[in-house]
Amino acid sequence: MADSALPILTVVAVALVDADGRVLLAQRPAGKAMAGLWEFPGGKIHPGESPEAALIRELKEEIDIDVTEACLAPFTFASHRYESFHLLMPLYVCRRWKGAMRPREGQTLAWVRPAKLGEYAMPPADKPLVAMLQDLL
Ligand SMILES: Nc1nc2c([nH]c(=O)n2[C@@H]2O[C@H](COP(=O)(O)OP(=O)(O)OP(=O)(O)O)[C@@H](O)[C@H]2O)c(=O)[nH]1
Ligand SMILES: [Mg+2]
Repeated sequence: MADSALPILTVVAVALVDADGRVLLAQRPAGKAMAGLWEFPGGKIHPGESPEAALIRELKEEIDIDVTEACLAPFTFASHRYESFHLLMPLYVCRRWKGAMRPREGQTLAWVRPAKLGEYAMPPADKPLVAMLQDLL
């Protein structure tokens, strides 16, 4: 079967970077696909939503922070074939947000130095993103 037979799933994600240059990773909770793996916060775009609006909504839903579109800098993207879909995942970088961050979906959060990102098990789609972030930061 040709790769093109797979549906494309667009997921928006963000590397939140704190004042010390550390990156936020969230560990997917038990019960979700790829539970236990560390990922960038984000999620699927709903019909009619812009990528930025989807990310702003997901950040509120998942970690209770408020982000504005102006603070979302497009950085790179992942394109990865999973078994049942092809993931297309724009990755933004964001250094400014408002509100007290807290996990709202049972995730564990970790602030990770770029050099240590490799120590966290991440979905296969994320591997190239880590190298690019390490170059940036
Ligand atoms: N958020 C996020 N999703 C990722 C990353 N890498 C990666 O392969 N994915 C995949 O993207 C897909 C959708 O992400 P998601 O589960 O966060 O979607 P969501 O927040 O809308 O969750 P929901 O479906 O439970 O409502 C999953 O199959 C997930 O494994 C990543 O770094 N961050
Ligand atoms: Mg999500």
